[in-house]
Amino acid sequence: MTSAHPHRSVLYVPAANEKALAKIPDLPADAIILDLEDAVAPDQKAAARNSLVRFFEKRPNKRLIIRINAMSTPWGVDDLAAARACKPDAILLPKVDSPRDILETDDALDEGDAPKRIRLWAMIETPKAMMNIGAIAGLGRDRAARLACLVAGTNDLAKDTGIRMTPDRRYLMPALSQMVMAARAGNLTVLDGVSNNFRDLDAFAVECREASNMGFDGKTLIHPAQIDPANSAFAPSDEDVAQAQAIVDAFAADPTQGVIQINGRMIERLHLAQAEALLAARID
Ligand SMILES: CC(C)(COP(=O)(O)OP(=O)(O)OC[C@H]1O[C@@H](n2cnc3c(N)ncnc32)[C@H](O)[C@@H]1OP(=O)(O)O)[C@@H](O)C(=O)NCCC(=O)NCCSC(=O)C[C@H](O)C(=O)O
Ligand SMILES: [Mg+2]
Repeated sequence: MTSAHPHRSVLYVPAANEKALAKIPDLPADAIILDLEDAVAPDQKAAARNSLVRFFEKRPNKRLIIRINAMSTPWGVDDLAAARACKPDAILLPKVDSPRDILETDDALDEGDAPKRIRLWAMIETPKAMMNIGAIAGLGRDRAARLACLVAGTNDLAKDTGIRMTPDRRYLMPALSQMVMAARAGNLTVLDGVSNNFRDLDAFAVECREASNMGFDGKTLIHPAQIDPANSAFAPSDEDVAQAQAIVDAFAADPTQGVIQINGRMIERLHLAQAEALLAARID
């Protein structure tokens, strides 16, 4: 993981839903995405934007991300202006096709007085984004750019490609793995897409563990009931922690070694670095 903050559970909350907005301060999600895009009907866009601005006037102590509508839509420009004024932790851009989409928004933010601390997150959910994924993620290596996170948009990706969303997600896997690879190359956080079937929490827990095994930092969520299973699945298990501690202890006992064995397994110093990172990222 590249960010200092955990991103195990990142919940979408429709900005038009006042009742859902009111729940945010009490939700144990690592971050919240306030959505102006797909969760808001076209004739509700302006009202949702206004309610978002009111929400930020009494900002809760949470990591908050605003998903705006694409700049090519009738709402994009007004959304970006409102989001900039709200000063969220990040602005999430939907339907990103290429690095240009991100750089243009970065420039537009710079035109105002928005400090660089407002980061940009990018939805990866179009076939063009998949073709340009290396170049998009490469922006994460540019310290002057704001890009911090890639977010899988599996519903749009399925819609635009014809990939069938089966319960085991087997046909989506190649695209999801590409996102993880690109994010790591670009030093970015990367989040798995949502599970639409929010009532089946057993299936959800399996999907979270799979995403964790694939290398994702966390999962985007649509319902509060998904928060606890995601927090558990993306936290290291007791066994992971014990193994990591054993590696750290073994090298501490003999710091001159380059390679050792623990219980019949070869352990190199690269595993020490991995173990130290795991222990440092633990949330008690
Ligand atoms: C899916 C939902 C419409 C279901 O809502 P509802 O029918 O109200 O469910 P419940 O009765 O079980 O809700 C129980 C209470 O919890 C509150 N609630 C529900 N969802 C949220 C939420 N996301 N945040 C906060 N609070 C929430 C309800 O208000 C109930 O409260 P109460 O009545 O007081 O008990 C709904 O869950 C929902 O709208 N979810 C978010 C949908 C969304 O944001 N979609 C857009 C993002 S997904 C996407 O676009 C991904 C990507 O772009 C892609 O392409 O894949
Ligand atoms: Mg989408």
